[in-house]
Amino acid sequence: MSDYATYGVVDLEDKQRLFRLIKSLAANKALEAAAAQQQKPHALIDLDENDGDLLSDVSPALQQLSPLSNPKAVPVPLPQAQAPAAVNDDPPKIRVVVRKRPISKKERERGDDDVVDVLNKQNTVVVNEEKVKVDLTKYVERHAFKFDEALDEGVTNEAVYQLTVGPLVRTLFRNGRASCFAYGQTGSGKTYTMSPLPIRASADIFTYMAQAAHRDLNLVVSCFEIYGNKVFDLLNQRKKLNILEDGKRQVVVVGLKEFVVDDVEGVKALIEESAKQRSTSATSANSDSSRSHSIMQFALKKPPPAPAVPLRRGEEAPEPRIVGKISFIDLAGSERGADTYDNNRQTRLEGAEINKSLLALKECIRALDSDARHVPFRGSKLTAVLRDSFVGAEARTVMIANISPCSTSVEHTLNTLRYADRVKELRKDKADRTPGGVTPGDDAYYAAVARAERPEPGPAAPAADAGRYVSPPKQVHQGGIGLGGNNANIAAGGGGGGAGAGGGDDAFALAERHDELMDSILLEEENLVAFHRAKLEEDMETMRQEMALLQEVDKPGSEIDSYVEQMTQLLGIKRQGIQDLQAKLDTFKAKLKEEEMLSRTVHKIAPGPRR
Ligand SMILES: Nc1ncnc2c1ncn2[C@@H]1O[C@H](COP(=O)(O)OP(=O)(O)OP(=O)(O)O)[C@@H](O)[C@H]1O
Repeated sequence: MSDYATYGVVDLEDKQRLFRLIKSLAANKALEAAAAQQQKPHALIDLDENDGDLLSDVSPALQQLSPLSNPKAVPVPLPQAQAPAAVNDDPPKIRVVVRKRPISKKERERGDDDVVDVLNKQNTVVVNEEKVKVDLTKYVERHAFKFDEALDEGVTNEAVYQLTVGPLVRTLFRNGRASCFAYGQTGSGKTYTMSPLPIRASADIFTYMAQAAHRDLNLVVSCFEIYGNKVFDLLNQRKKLNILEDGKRQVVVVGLKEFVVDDVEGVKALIEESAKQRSTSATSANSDSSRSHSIMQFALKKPPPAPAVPLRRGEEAPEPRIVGKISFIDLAGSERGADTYDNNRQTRLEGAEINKSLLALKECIRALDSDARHVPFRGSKLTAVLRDSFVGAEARTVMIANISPCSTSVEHTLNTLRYADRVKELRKDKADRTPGGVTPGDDAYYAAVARAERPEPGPAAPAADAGRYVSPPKQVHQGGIGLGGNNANIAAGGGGGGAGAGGGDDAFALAERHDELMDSILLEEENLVAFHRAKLEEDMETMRQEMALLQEVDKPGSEIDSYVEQMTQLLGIKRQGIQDLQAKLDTFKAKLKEEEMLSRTVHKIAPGPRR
């Protein structure tokens, strides 16, 4: 007896998509045979009662496509965007959303395949990684990841807003702090996703601000970029800015230009200006936007009440109070963090900084998620400037992981999904994942996490995957992919193999040393420049004293002994200054040299960057 379940597929892309899903779930020859029919204009897939288990595996995937009574008549639509989420009064602390971009015509023409399936209803992303066995037969390894939302290429920017930032806007009016990050490799759609969000959010913000309770608030907009470990104002001709901690241990970006904006058009104009500043730069060295993090901030500020009595001279007017704040962060291309062994030193340093900031960001979000008392925001400049977004009961974070559908990007896509997965994994099984028996939130915990994330020295791994987090080998043909399962089981990956060919403890130690050096160089670079600046100010003071001395010595009856003595002192100060600066410069140069040598040595044998 046959009890048929029939699905109609007319559009070729839909059909290929369906077959890939079915193929990836099938343990049954009949379905494999049906899949082979995909050359036909439409396909009927017959499932009978003997396919009981299979059907239960396949049906969630099939539910993505509407069953048709007459399959030949109507094309089956692609899965649509989910309905916008209702405004949630208390959005979750962390929300991790994945968005797949469409494959472009150009990518199709060059033979690239779409290897990513989004199962909207299960909020699951399935990456079909093509692999080749030792005997050269091809097979597909599948990786499934479940997130708070998985958005396919059909999802609009408006739907993305409703599922991410939209629910956070209301919280800004009750002292909320929010941040929304776009993470992903270059070209995965971060800017496409991120740039409409502030505009759309501002429309909602202005609607709230029109209400009587909020009429006294101002929307204040600023925008800056973190490039390497320097901060530049994107709304003030890319002026370099300094970061300082004020008396209340608040991190402030000194001199950042802020604009009070009255309407959405004003916000749009500032976004356009910042995008222009980001793409045109003073030096060609920093023209690549994918190597920098751009941060747009909205602060809702309440002006202070008018003083009852006029301010006295020298008395400072009270500052406006920040009621709510949201940051939109378009992160540097995640693959740039892997540039730590590039030929060019500048690229290596920038890569190290990007890697460091993305790691620190992940740790901060995890700390926020686990209500840790200690948030390691000092781990990088990026997290330092976003400190006030991470701290406090009202802090909310949305991470949008952008992925490309292309087969040629599969490794980066998997890295992005693993990163996003780890951002939120503590929520699933805090107890199980606590490394080394220490409690989330203390320093030992973070040290343990950092160690746990580092691949252990181990047997040689294939060169291409050396040190990367690769999925553990798994059964791919039997029993489906366990869509409801824990991502960690499927894809989070354990230590991916440690040092590659010729690796082992030595290679691992070298890579550790290289990491340390990179950290120290990034820090020392800032110290060196600050020291130089301070010395220059000292020199100018010495010069002023010298000039005064010269004027004095030219006067009739001046005492030459006093001139000689003071001049000797001044020369001593100058000499000491030069020696100190030279010593710092030599130490720094030695580190650069050591790093240069290490990067060449480690290049082939050591693990890649930590993720
Ligand atoms: N969801 C989408 N729908 C349609 N086109 C998209 C989508 N996402 C991205 N694109 C297109 O893909 C291309 C790359 O996107 P985008 O520039 O946003 O990537 P990116 O991750 O910001 O890259 P980079 O880090 O280099 O700045 C652009 O042409 C963009 O228009």
